[in-house]
Amino acid sequence: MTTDLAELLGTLRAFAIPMRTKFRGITVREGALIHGPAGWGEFSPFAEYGPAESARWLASAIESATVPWPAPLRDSVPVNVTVPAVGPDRAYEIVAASGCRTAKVKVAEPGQAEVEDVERVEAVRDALDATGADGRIRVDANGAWSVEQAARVLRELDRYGLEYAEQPCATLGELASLRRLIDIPIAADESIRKAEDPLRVRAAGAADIVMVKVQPLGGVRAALRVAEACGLPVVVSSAVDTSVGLAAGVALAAALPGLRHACGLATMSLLTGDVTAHPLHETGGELPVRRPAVDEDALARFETDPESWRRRALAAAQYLTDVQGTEPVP
Ligand SMILES: O=C(O)CCC(=O)c1ccccc1C(=O)O
Ligand SMILES: [Mg+2]
Repeated sequence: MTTDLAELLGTLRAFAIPMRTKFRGITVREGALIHGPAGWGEFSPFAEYGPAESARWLASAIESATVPWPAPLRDSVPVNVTVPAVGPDRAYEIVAASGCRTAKVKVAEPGQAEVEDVERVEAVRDALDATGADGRIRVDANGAWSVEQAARVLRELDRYGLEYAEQPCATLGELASLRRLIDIPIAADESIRKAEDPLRVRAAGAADIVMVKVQPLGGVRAALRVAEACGLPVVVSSAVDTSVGLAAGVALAAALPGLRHACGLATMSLLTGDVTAHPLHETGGELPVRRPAVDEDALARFETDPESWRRRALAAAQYLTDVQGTEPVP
């Protein structure tokens, strides 16, 4: 690596962008941006992630800032609209306002009743059907269900037609048991955070599809290698990034030889703003393959003190040599 870490961290800018709806327990999305010869990179590990886990997120930001991404094979990528754990009226509005023909619906939210999931999914099906019969619904339980509960609730939700269920249960063993019980395809998300995880998922017979996220896997190239090695269809999704991080997800989706499913990259609409002047917003169910630069005026609305993020990045950097497939930083 030719750009040194101190130099990169000298460019670090921090942001805090309020979310439109609480998502994954978060109401403000915080993170940092670094700039290098190849452009901007996003480093936004969630608050509870320690240095070891954050190292892959940092590797991803460093890759974005220092090396060009692989050549794109397409100029746009299909995306799903993301429906947080909101009430049915709001869920209908979110889907109706989007141009997406695939909706990803959050279910099994802590503190909510099963009937709320059923009503939300029903409203999403109504919203999709209002504009055509080709709408697809995927649900994401973030590992919250037991095998029995997952089998029961998913059979009920499948009345509205499910494309797949994302991380219905927490462990590989549970996913594999559930997969033998139901016909609905299963996607692994939280089960995939390290390069070797997809191979474990496959070996355990735990999923039909794998979710691939650029920052948790350590960059576009690392995620591409994971997708290739795994041999299962992949869905590229975001970690609710700014357009800087989303662009890396788009670059991955654009470089994949086969892209059978809509990506979970239409998350700009979950945030109240962005750090670029031309955010990667979905239109007509697609995102363009492009890379917006940080805009000083846009960033100014959300900028926060970078010191704590610089410290987090430095602590994460200590673990970089352990990250598989990542160059040690000199
Ligand atoms: O896939 C999408 O549509 C949006 C991304 C998303 O849901 C997500 C974003 C950040 C953290 C976790 C998740 C998740 O899939 O559970
Ligand atoms: Mg998920």
